[in-house]
Amino acid sequence: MRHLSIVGFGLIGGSLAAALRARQPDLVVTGFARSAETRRQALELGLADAMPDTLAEAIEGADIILLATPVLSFETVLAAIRPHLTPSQIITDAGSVKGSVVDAACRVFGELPPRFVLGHPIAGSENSGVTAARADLYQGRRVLLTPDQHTDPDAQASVAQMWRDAGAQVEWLGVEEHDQILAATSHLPHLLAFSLVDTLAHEDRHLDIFRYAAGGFRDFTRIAASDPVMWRDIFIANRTAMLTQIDAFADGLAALRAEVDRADGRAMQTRFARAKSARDFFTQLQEPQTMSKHWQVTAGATMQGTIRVPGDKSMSHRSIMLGAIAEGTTEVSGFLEGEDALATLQCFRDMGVQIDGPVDGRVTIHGVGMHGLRAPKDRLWMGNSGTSIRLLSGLLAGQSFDVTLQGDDSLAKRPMKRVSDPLARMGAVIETAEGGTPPLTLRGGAPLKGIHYDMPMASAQVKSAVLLAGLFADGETSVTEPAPTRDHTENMLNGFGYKVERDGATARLVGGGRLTACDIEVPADISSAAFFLVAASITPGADLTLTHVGVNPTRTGIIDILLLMGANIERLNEHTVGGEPVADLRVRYAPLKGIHIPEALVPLAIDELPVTMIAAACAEGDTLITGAEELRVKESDRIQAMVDGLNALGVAAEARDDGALIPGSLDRVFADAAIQTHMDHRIAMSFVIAATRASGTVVVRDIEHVATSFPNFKALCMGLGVKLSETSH
Ligand SMILES: O=C(O)C1=C[C@@H](OP(=O)(O)O)[C@@H](O)[C@H](O)C1
Ligand SMILES: C=C(OP(=O)(O)O)C(=O)O
Repeated sequence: MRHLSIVGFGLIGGSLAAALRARQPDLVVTGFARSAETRRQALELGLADAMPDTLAEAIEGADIILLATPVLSFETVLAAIRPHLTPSQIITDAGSVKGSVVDAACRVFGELPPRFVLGHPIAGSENSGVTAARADLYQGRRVLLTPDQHTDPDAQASVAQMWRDAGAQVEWLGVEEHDQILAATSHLPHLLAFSLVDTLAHEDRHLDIFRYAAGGFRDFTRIAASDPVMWRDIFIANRTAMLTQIDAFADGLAALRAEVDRADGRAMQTRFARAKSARDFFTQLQEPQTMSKHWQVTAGATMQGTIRVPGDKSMSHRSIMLGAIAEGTTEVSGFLEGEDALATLQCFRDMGVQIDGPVDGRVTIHGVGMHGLRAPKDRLWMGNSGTSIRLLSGLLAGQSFDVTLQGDDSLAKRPMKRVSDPLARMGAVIETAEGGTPPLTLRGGAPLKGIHYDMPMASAQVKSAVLLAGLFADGETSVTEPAPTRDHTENMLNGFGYKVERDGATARLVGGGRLTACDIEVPADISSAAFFLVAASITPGADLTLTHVGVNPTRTGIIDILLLMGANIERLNEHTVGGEPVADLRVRYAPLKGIHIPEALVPLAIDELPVTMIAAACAEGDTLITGAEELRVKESDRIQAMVDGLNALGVAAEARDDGALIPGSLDRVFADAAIQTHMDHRIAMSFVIAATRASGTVVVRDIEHVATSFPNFKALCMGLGVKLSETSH
């Protein structure tokens, strides 16, 4: 694009001009504004080259024309520019409602012109007018395009490129879907803010009310300072969807009013806890992935003291899944409040299960029984979590309803045929994306039959998916694993009174039984503890105790590997909690030596191998990892990601198809570098630990995924003397 014309030069149009001109100084921008003052300001601020008096002149010669006036004026604007348009010109808009724009265009042109690409930047602000324009308004924000099947693909591509050049992330949506979603997420909140402020402004004591109004009021009503004309137009243009949302809100408010009236604290707390956890969970979806955070970690750490890492991720997922289909109320403590486990929790809420919490790791699940799940209203969101999508594909394969399981960009690359193949053999109807990746759509009502499955890879997720489907299948389902993998599904099913038998490498159950609610205490996650087992082992002077760690023998590969390397780890206070062994682990610095990691330990330490590679780089001699090809299909290709990161830190590590060769040195000082983490929490945390042995500062990029499994990793690191700070560059 060489020439952009902006009709309506306010915050939205002005910010686009500012962003594009910063990147492309020779871009010609012309504009139109009704007020002479705005025309003058746009020129003075250097946002436009010309602000002619007529629309015809303002659009002349433009490649793209952006309509950025209030939505109800579009029809008048389109009618005015129509006689002057040339066939190659592209029109787009920035309206918050799309259906009404289609209608306006049809009235003016008889149809939606193929070169009219409907768009909506989700980047407003309560500030308005050209003087509020900012070159970074669209940085990392979403722009939604809502073309139809007749929209010209070239025109779409040009508009998408324009927004990307302004720093935005472009996504596509249907017109109706857009209007319904925006009614709920943007239009209703604005309406409520206007209404609340207006109501309070009429109260007798409104001066006092506003004088003493504190943070909550200010946060809630910030958007009531938005442009009244623009919002008047939006509420009218999106009237139908708005009314649906207002009614739904009014019902919720009436229910809450009744709870206040009855002083029903329990009901309110349940409602608020549900709202809080939904907000915590969904906030991470709101920020496009371009809003990355990075950590700068400077060498040195003490690694002394006593800490407890958060609850076990594998058990947290399973506690929700089994609690939901059990009869009765399951109380969970020690639940991991990380994004992955919260994704599982939200899925079951979406399927109608009442779940209270989590509050300080306590969750109460009101089980609905084997056949009580309800069809979710939308796709289920799995976030970054392979465990959620694979286990749920098994659990949901035998339901009566259709359901689609979808996750983030990292999950979208992970192989799902490993579960869809055996489930299809059981009779499930499952569609995957091309290449056997998510989203997965499960068709309801398919009768399942038990099978015997010889697993081709050592995967607890595949084993669990087949066993969970087996609960709903006719007859016996059995799975034989090529090597032992974590057995929490089997243990927990037994805890819920559902018999799973173990016979060597084979686990079996018979479908059609029932689960009875029970209490579950989730121990601390050994996979999270692993970062500190390694950190203390490579930090001279370290003496660290990790309390209440789950030491189920199918998970303790990391302890065995580190002991073989010469680590000083003691198990203290060993006991059993709810059928799972736990212990305190005391770890002190010890000079490590390189080893060939026994392949039998690989599946028992699969998530801990990335940080093991950091230990290896600090050990005397070479460490060889083989038989670990599964690492290539985790949240990232963990073999490549670790080898690349180690190379950047100055370690001549080599990737192998099924592992890596890592040269070690007891005096290792890592070089300063910036590390790519590929949206993978374990890669990120491994390199934070490595950075404590760097010569200066290591930048660990895109750190936010740490929250999937270890939300307080940063706080615990800082408590152990790790020097880190956040940066967005
Ligand atoms: O069942 C589970 O809870 C898990 C199994 C493992 O995956 P695979 O089954 O793919 O090895 C592991 O990597 C994952 O973090 C959790
Ligand atoms: C592989 C992992 O998790 P998931 O498969 O659940 O995404 C992990 O936590 O390291």
